[in-house]
Amino acid sequence: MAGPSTKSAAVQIVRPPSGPGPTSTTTSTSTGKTFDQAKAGGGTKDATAPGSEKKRETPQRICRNVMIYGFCKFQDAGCVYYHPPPGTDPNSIATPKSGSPALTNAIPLSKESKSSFGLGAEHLSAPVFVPKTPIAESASPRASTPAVSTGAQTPNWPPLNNAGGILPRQDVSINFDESMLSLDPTQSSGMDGSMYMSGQPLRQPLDHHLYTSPLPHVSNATHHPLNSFFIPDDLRRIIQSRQEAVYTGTQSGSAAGLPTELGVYHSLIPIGPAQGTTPSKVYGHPAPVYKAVSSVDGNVYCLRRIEGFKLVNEAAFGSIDTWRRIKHPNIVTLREAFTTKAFNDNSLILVYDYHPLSSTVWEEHLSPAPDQNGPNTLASVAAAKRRSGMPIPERVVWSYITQIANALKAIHSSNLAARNLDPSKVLITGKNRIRLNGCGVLDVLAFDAQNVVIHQQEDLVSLGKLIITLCYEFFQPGQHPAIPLDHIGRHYSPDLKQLVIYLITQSTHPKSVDDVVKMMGPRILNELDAMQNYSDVLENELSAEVENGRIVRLLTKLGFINERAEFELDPRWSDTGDRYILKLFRDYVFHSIGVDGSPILDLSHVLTCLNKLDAGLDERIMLVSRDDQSCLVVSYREIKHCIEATFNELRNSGNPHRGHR
Ligand SMILES: Nc1ncnc2c1ncn2[C@@H]1O[C@H](COP(=O)(O)OP(=O)(O)OP(=O)(O)O)[C@@H](O)[C@H]1O
Repeated sequence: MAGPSTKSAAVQIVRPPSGPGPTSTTTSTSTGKTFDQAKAGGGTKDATAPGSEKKRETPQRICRNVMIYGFCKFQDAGCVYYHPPPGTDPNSIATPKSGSPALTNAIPLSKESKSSFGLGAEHLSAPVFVPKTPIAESASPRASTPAVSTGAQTPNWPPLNNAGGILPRQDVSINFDESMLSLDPTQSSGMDGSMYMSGQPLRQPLDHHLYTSPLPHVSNATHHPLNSFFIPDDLRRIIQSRQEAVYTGTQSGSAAGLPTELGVYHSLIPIGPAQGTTPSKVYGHPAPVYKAVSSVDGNVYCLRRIEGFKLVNEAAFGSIDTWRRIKHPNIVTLREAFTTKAFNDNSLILVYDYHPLSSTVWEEHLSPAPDQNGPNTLASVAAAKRRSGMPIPERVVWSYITQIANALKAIHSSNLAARNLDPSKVLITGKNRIRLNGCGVLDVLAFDAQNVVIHQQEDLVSLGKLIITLCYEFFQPGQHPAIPLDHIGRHYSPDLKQLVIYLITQSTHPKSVDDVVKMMGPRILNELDAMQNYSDVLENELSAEVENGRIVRLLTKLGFINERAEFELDPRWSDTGDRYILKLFRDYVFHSIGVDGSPILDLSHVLTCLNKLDAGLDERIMLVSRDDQSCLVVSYREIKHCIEATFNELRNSGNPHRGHR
């Protein structure tokens, strides 16, 4: 319910002795008693702890105090002094320096203070301190950049090689990491592994959400480009350009001359070079390719149209079901096939998965010249490569062979044959990542269910010819293989030559793809290595991004709460109670300013704070009101609790029966 009291957060707020500004609250979670109420805007008379008002007025020369780590920090006429809290032997405590870890871990909380997340109400009578000093001294998030930042004062953090490990919880001592408050680009911003380190042993049970990958080891966004926080440029560019390519052109419907709708597909756009009515080298019919959007699932598919095909035997579609069931990483998946007259002729349509910005082995390695009319794909780059006269490296050839053999194994095992193993029907969908394309077309076009075994043998011969084509670019269909084999023997390994000879030579015994796999031997392991390495790289990138969703959820909740104009008829709802803490926290994270008054736009600071908040660390931070009149020392755990409680309040508004989560 809306109300002015900070009912849940265990905070120590030291209020100014008099005058306007936010009033202060000290709430003990152990007792649940509220001595004072935090109210933003000032001017509201607050109920204070009995007797505390009088005591607070005593040290007139010192304005305010902030109690952290069990130290009182005094400022008088611009000088800052430290002294231990009452009852502590001053000699037993070394004078802490700004930013020193000794300060951080110097004095564990007493039992009493631990139970209440900090200091008790009796500390309200402590002298008052004005946090006018720079951040490193005052630890104020809204103070200016620390004036002192020397190597000697840099905390001696544990080695970074442990970064990304488990976040130790810090519930034994107050662990206020001053370096985290530093907004000076020259200082550590805590984006290194230090934010996870407290020199304490690991605790059980483990919190799985704390197993985040190492945060970017950058100190400040002004020194490092923002994109260094995110996935590498190359990878991002590839993914983004693919995503863009998927729907490019489909917004304006089908291209001119193409049907508006074709069954459940619409927005047909031709892909690949303009083909006109030129028959396909492989199919003997014109076989243009379109991308189209399915109105069933909204996805984009690749439609291959075989022009001028009239189905005479329905059994020709028999193998389509088997092809549809084959889901293989090296085969372009066939979704469905049908005939249509929508193009004003008899056409056969086969629907495949669409792989944006893909190319073919022909375009990549064998195309004689760049296709000026084609779209801006890998083909133009490929043609340039080819013109440079570079032979295809052997490892690439083996990679292709391995993947094709893998695809053939799956196809032959399903009692099918590829039948179109041609460089133009081997799709390159990524770096050295290939997929057999156009599968099933010839099963319908040249229906011949009786001779699958023969077609499988032909597949192996086609593979041999494909390898020759890749290794010897002047190979012509029908040419005697002696010269190409000689070329391969001179430029590639004997293993490769042996394999080609096996594939293209006629044999009395039927050949099998299993024999091909055996002949490849350890080369397959190279491919396995490459795939796993790549998978590691991607997984690494994914692990760095995986927590983004948590941060967005957190920001969304804060957005729902911060600056809400009114809730349950209370126009000051978002400025009072727990919401006031969240408001100050928002200021702490986003609205810090530098010495010159310019806004500090330190992404590492924001990410650090939000990650700590999400993890609910016991680490404490000091929140300062906008008029610098009051301070709250509050832990991330308490702030997190405030967010959850307040968000639940919003969710359950007007629905008393709705359960809290
Ligand atoms: N499933 C698919 N996803 C994305 N692009 C594809 C897909 N299938 C084919 N393409 C693209 O369509 C273009 C044309 O492919 P196609 O198989 O027709 O090659 P082609 O060289 O024109 O062969 P053909 O001589 O048989 O017509 C190629 O650039 C290819 O990258």
